Amino acid sequence: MAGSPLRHLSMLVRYLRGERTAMALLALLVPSGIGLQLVAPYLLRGFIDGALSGDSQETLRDLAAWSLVAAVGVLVVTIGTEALSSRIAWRSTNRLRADLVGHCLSRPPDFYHEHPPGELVERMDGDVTRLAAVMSALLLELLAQALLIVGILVALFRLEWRLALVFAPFAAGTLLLLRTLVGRAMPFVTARQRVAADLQGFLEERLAAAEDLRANGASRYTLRQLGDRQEDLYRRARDAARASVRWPATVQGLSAVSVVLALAVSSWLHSRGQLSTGTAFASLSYAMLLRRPLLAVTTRFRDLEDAAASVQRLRDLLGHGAGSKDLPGHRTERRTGGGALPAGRPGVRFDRVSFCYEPDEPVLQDVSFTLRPGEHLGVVGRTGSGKSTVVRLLFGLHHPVTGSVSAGGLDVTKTDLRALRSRVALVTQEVHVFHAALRDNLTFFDRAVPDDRLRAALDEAGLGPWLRALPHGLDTLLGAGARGMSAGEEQQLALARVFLRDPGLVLMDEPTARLDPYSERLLVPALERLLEDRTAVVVEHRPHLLLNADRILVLGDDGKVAEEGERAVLAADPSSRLHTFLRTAEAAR
Ligand SMILES: Nc1ncnc2c1ncn2[C@@H]1O[C@H](COP(=O)(O)OP(=O)(O)OP(=O)(O)O)[C@@H](O)[C@H]1O
Repeated sequence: MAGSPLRHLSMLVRYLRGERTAMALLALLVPSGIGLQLVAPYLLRGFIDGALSGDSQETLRDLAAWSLVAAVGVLVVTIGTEALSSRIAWRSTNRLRADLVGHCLSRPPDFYHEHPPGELVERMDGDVTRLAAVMSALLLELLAQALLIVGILVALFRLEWRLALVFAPFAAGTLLLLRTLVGRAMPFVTARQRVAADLQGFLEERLAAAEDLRANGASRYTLRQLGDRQEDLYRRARDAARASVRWPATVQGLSAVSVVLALAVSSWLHSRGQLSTGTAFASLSYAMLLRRPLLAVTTRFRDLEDAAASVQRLRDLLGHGAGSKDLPGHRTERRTGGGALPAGRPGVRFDRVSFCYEPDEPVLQDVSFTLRPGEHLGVVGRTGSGKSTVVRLLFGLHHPVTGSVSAGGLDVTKTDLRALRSRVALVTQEVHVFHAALRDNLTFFDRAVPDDRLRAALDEAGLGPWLRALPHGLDTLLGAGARGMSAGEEQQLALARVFLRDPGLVLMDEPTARLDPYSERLLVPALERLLEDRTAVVVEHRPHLLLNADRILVLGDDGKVAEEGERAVLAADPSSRLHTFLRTAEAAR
C-alpha cells in the first residue's frame, strides 16, 4: 500500500467542511505564530550587539520588552492553535464516528457476521481517534511548518549567507528524504491495526461466551489463543515501530550534524571578526529553531501514515474500499422514499422467490405463497431449510435474487424501510436488554410515550404482575450489572415492545426456542394476543404452537416449497408432510 498517504486522506475533507470558521481562524493564527518565532532571534541579536556596543539602557529595555512580547505572543498563539485544532479534530471526528455508527446500524445481519462488535469498536474508536491527530488541520500545519522552514532560511540568508549555506542543503536533503521514505511504513502500520482489531474482536467474542467456555473447560485454550494473538500483535507493532522510527531518527541525526557545523562556521567567522556576537547567537537560535519544523513535519508524516492506514480500513467498512461485499442479496439497508405500507393488516405475497447468501449456493428456490390480510402462516422445515430467510426477506433485511416479495401490495424492496418497519414487527429468540431503565428498554429511548401506554403493553405481554413487583416501576434499571430478567421475561419484554408499536404484520422466528416448557406456557397467551387481528408469519419447530395458523408452508432441504396450503386440510391428509410432522412431534412429546 506504499504511495502518498495524502491520497487516502481525501475522504476526510468533507468532514472538515463544517469547520470553516475555525479553520479560517487557524489560518490567521498559524502565520502569526511563524512571524513571532522568526522575529525573536532578530530581537536577541539586537539586544546582544546593543549591549556589547554600549547602547542606551532605554533601547535595551525596549528590546527586552519586545522580546518578552514576542515570547508571550508565541505562547498565546500556540495555546490558541492547540485549542482550535482540538476543537476541529473533535467535531469532525465526531461526525465521522456518527456516520460510521449510522452506517453500521443500517447494515444487514451478514455484516455483523463479517465484523464482530469488538472489531467495529476498534474501528469506530481506535481508528477514528487516530484520525483526530491529523484532522486538526494537518495540512495547514504541514504548510505552516514548510513556511517556517523557508522563513528561517530567508532570515539566515539576511543575517549571514555563509551560515545559510550550511543549513539550506540540510533542510532540502531532509525534505527530499521524507519524500522518498513517506508511505514505506504504511503496510506495516496497516498490518498492526488489522491484528489489533482482530484481537478486539476475539476478546469481545470470548468474553460474551465466558459461561460456555467455562462450562466446557475451554478457558485455558482461550488463554493460549490470546497469547498467540498478543505475540502476533507484538511482532506487528515492533515491525511498524521499526519502519516508522527510521526517518525521525535520521532527521535527528542530520540535524545534530548541521548544528555542530553551524557552531564551527560561526565561531570561525566570529574569530575572524566577520560575525558579531549577536548575529552568532541569532544564527544559532535559527539553527535550533529549524530542527523544530523539520521534526514536526517528520512526526506529522508518521501520524499521516497511521491515519492513512485507518482511513483505508474505514473506507472498507463504509463499503468504499476493496473489502466491501455486494452480492445480489447483500445490499445496504438504508432506503428512503418509495411507497409506505397502508394502515391495517397487510396481505403478503412471495412470487417465485429465489435467494442465496453465497453465489451458487441457493437457500430458497422458486418459493411462492399468498397470505390474505389477517391470515397466519406457519413455516416449518428442517434446520437450514431457509425458514428464517423467508422472514428476513419479508422484513427487508435481504433482497430476493429473483422473484418478488410484497406486503400490502407493495414490493418490499421498494418500500421506505422506516415506514415498513413501523408496520412490520420481527420477534426472534434474541432479545437485547439495554443497560437502561425499563421505560427506555420499551420505547428505545423515546420519552414521548406516555406511561399508561407502557403499562398497557406490559400487561398485554403478561408482565403486569412483574412490573407491579418492581421497586422503581418503569424507572427500574435493567441490563448488565442491574436488575436481571429470565429468558421468558426477556421474551415478554420483546412482545411488549411490539404491542407498543401496534404493527399490522408480525413476523416470528422461533420466539420460544430458548424457553423451557413452563416459561413457554406463560408466553403463549401473550403470543396469541399479539397475533390476534394481525397478519403473521411464524417460524416454529414445535407444531403445537402452530395450531392457530391458517396456512402452512413446508420448506424442503433443497430450499423449494415441499408443501403449502391450509393447515386444517394438510393436517387431515395422512399423505401430507405436515401430517407426518405432527405425528412425529406428538410421539416425541
Ligand atoms: N448470513 C449468512 N451467510 C451465509 N449463509 C447463511 C447466512 N445465514 C444463513 N445461512 C445459510 O442459509 C441456510 C438457511 O438458513 P436459515 O437460517 O434461513 O435456516 P432455518 O431453516 O431458519 O434454520 P434453523 O431452523 O436452524 O433456524 C443455512 O444453510 C444457513 O447456513
